[in-house]
Amino acid sequence: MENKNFEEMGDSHQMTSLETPLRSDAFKKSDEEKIKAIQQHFSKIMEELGLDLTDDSLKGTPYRVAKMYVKELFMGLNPANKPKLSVFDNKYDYNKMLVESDITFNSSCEHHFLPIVGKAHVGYVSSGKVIGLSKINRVVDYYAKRPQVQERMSLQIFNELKEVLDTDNVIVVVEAEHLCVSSRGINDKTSKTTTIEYAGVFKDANTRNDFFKLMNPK
Ligand SMILES: Nc1nc2c(ncn2[C@@H]2O[C@H](COP(=O)(O)OP(=O)(O)OP(=O)(O)O)[C@@H](O)[C@H]2O)c(=O)[nH]1
Ligand SMILES: [Zn+2]
Repeated sequence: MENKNFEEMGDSHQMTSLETPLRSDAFKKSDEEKIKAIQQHFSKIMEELGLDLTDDSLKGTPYRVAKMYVKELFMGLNPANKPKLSVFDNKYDYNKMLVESDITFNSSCEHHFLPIVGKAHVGYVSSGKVIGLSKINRVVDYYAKRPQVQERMSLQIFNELKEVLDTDNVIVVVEAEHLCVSSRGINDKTSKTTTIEYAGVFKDANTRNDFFKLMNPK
């Protein structure tokens, strides 16, 4: 993928701390070439672990893992997979808050390559544009499908929505369980991680509280 396309798709190629660190040759190989190479590397990992790759059940695993990485878990690394985000004019002049809550996502921790599972909650107040609801979920899914840290994922979603909606009036809350915390290491099954970013009208504490009530109406 050339830088031009990368830029057009809104995920600027300039290296800032907000971007997923990518090599400059990240898109030189096709998906199929990547799957083939990862398959070979993963076979080696399995062999080093002492596994017998002639076993019926294991022999397809290197290919399965490689395909899963490229086409599923890490598909959001490739800007070609960025969802088309339809926005419309706010003809009906709905000028209060819209809240899309409990957006489930599956991501992967970039430190351990273990799952991060959680929910994102998004609110915005239109400055003239509205977005198709499912596109909010698709933005979350796209940025989740990368090796991630939760802070960066939250900010990437926030920035994308601000840009596409052409407004500062956006708030993003992400709540997640990190399997690297719950299923290994410290093995804490109950802690969760919450991140929040907001701008525009959500700088006002009352507006934020309205969002929290709508996000969690119990
Ligand atoms: N800030 C942040 N940290 C994360 C996230 N996901 C995982 N981590 C942490 O990244 C850290 C990596 O620490 P290291 O000491 O290098 O790794 P480790 O030896 O496996 O650490 P333990 O998990 O404590 O066993 C751990 O504390 C993880 O909990 C995330 O989304 N955000
Ligand atoms: Zn981790």
